Amino acid sequence: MKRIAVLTSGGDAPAMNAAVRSVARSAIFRDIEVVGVRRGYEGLLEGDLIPLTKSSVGGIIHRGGTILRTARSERFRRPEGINEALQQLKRFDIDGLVVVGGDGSFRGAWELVQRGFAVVGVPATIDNDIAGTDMTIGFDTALNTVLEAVKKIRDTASSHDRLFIIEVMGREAGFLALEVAVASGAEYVLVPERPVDLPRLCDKLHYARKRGKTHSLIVLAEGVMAAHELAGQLLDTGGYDSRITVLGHIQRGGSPSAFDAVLASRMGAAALTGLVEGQTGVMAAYRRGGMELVPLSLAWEQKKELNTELLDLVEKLSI
Ligand SMILES: Nc1ncnc2c1ncn2[C@@H]1O[C@H](COP(=O)(O)OP(=O)(O)OP(=O)(O)O)[C@@H](O)[C@H]1O
Ligand SMILES: O=P(O)(O)OC[C@H]1O[C@](O)(CO)[C@@H](O)[C@@H]1O
Ligand SMILES: [Mg+2]
Repeated sequence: MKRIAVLTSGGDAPAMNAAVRSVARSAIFRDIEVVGVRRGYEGLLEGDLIPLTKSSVGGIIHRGGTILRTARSERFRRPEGINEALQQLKRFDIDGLVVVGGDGSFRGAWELVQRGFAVVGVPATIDNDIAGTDMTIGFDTALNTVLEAVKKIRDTASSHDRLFIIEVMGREAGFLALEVAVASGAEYVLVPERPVDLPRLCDKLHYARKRGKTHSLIVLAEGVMAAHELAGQLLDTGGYDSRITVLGHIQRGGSPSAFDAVLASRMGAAALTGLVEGQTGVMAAYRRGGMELVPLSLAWEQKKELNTELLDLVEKLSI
């Protein structure tokens, strides 16, 4: 391989920059040229490519967001778009591509793989919703960001004896919600992987109040319903008045945690090694503390299971 490209796609995630740096420096270490594609598949379609050098990826490991920028590209979803992207890769003499992104980005990557182009993925999303890897880049940082917010909400909730609903991101998955519920000592967590039992939730709130609990936190994964809907249902079903906080995009920003910066550095290097050694259609995965290359297709063929032990723990520890 003489020249490879790297792009970031889908929602940005903390430590995407650390991954880009790792891919670029690992390539340069092997005397392979590297270019960065700006704005994901959209930039690829437009031929928006920039050379990456040892120094141009310097000073970025600690920065949030992605210096390459990112996008969700509608054009790339269509066969004409994918063929146009292949033409661009050819035009710029690219021999292989590293895609840093989430499950959607990997589906897109698979379209290129099926047409004979070499692609290796680096799983990066705050949702942690990719099967095959225990962790995705950005999840740990987002978890800590959310935890900081929840701790602050607890201060005001306890001062005012209030019930709070905190809506966190995660799309159709409850990983972020569940882990933050455990870490913050929240009383309740609602995740898309479990059906909502509103009467039971109201019962629990009732008995908690009877036991003298004056404030409560409900962590709500966005994939269940919107916080204002839950607030309405709690009022209608149990007469409970609540305050809501929707944390929103603050969850995606910020400097990566040490864990994420290390994970991204390892994954970027593993992806580059895989690509150089002729691997394609795989992603760098973190499994039981080690790096492995696993099929990209796991991202959409398998559903990543939520740790039910953690669900039980929230229940047990919030007595
Ligand atoms: N089935 C598909 N075929 C071709 N391209 C796809 C497909 N699914 C997604 N993509 C491309 O990947 C881009 C990113 O996908 P998506 O918006 O789902 O984000 P993601 O990579 O899953 O990241 P995150 O969920 O963390 O935001 C899409 O905008 C689209 O360009
Ligand atoms: O930034 P956008 O396009 O509104 O996307 C928000 C979505 O992206 C994520 O932040 C990452 O996938 C989800 O948790 C959230 O639902
Ligand atoms: Mg996704």
